[in-house]
Amino acid sequence: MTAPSSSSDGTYPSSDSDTESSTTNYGHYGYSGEEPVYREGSLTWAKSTLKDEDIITVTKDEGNEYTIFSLAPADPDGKGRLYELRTTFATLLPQAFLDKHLFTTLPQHLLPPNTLHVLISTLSGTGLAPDFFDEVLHPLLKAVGLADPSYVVLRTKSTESVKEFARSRLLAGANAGSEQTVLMLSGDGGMVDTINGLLEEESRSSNYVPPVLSQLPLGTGNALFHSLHRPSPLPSIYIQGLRTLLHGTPKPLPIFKARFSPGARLVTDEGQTATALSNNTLYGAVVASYGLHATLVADSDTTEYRKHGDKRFGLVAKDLLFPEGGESPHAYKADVALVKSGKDEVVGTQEHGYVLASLVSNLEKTFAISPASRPLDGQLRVLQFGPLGGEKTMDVMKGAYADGAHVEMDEVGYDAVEGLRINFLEEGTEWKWRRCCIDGLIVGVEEGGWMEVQVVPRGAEAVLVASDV
Ligand SMILES: Nc1ncnc2c1ncn2[C@@H]1O[C@H](COP(=O)(O)OP(=O)(O)OP(=O)(O)O)[C@@H](O)[C@H]1O
Repeated sequence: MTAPSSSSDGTYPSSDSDTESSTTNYGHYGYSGEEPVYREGSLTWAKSTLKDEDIITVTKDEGNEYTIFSLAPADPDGKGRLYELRTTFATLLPQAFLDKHLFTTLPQHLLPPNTLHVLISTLSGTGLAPDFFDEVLHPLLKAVGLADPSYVVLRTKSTESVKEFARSRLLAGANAGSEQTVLMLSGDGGMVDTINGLLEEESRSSNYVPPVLSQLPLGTGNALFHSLHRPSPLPSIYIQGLRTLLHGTPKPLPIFKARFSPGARLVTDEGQTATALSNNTLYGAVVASYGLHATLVADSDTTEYRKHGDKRFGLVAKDLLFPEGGESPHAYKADVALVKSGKDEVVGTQEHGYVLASLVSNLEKTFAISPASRPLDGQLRVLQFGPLGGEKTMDVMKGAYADGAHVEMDEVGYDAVEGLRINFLEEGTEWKWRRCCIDGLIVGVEEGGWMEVQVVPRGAEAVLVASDV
């Protein structure tokens, strides 16, 4: 009998490629007596081991040959390669291993009559999405029966690409009652652009069928993905995303509506471009914020800072919390009200450090800003605190990194709400201290302007999201 096959000495060969990813083919196992053993979550044969946590799936071809698709174990230092597809061939595998990993059938939303799109956000995160498609997703789709003609690939060319796709092709299909699924190789930005493209014209027909989005987390923060998969026992977000793609179930994605005063503008292009918002409205699925968080996201969204991945937030935070000359961080001036049981509950100060309404638990994998939030619970929660000074603000942030311990701190307000209203009191024509963040998008508000956030009622969601819960 033959078992899995790998390189001749049975160990993982190292690649001499200097790119961050590559595909490694392990060839064939050819010797008898090499039957693999599956014990305590590891498949072991000869000198090689494959851990459950590194396996995407196992396919079986017509000749009864198995192919194990895995990613190379995550680099513990977080340096070097982030992913590397490995294929291992076998003719005999332990039943317990097959019970756990054998691919049987595609979920309904990846089968006809669904129209299938693959959206590659070329500049998301540190720019890995195109390579991830070529080296990991493309071969995997083929192996599970989705050959090239089964789907249409869209590669973004500008900041407008995702929105244009959503407001034209995707919306037309949804309004015509077509079932559509989009594999999103993007971060939160791709998701929020899709939602806004679908909703901005408010032209949903009575036949509207919400498209299904299945996210492969290739952005910087990937807040939505981490929150949907919290807690995930898998070390690799790529394995997690691929398994959800193959086995997940579509569920309505809760969203909020943020309305702004008429002078508000979407600020893009490192602050160089200001565009009016359609109906003065943006939709989001993650956060609406004002204060430190919004300023941090805005100031770190430059080509230069993006090279640092999620470290970019920390780099800018230092400058904002400990300004040159030893000054205190900015105190953001606004009237803030939380909407509870239909009534406004005014926050008793007009100076703020941080005001953030969230539909999700995590803004990054380990940054649990709203620890009470559960995947897809649809509950908006507001976290807010005053201008605490650099050191104290750092303590609060550290609490968020310590599983959300910050919500127990006396200085921090944390409430389940129906909505949030902010009337900006900052003076001056520049909107530097009147910027808001909606899922990573930045909105500058005019002097005397306002923002109002409320949850979109259940049943009116724009999209479904593939989920493993
Ligand atoms: N080819 C392109 N040219 C210009 N802008 C692009 C291009 N492709 C993508 N973008 C923009 O880059 C941004 C990437 O957003 P995305 O959310 O996918 O990644 P991210 O911001 O790194 O991650 P996250 O939002 O999870 O922190 C989006 O605003 C998108 O419109």
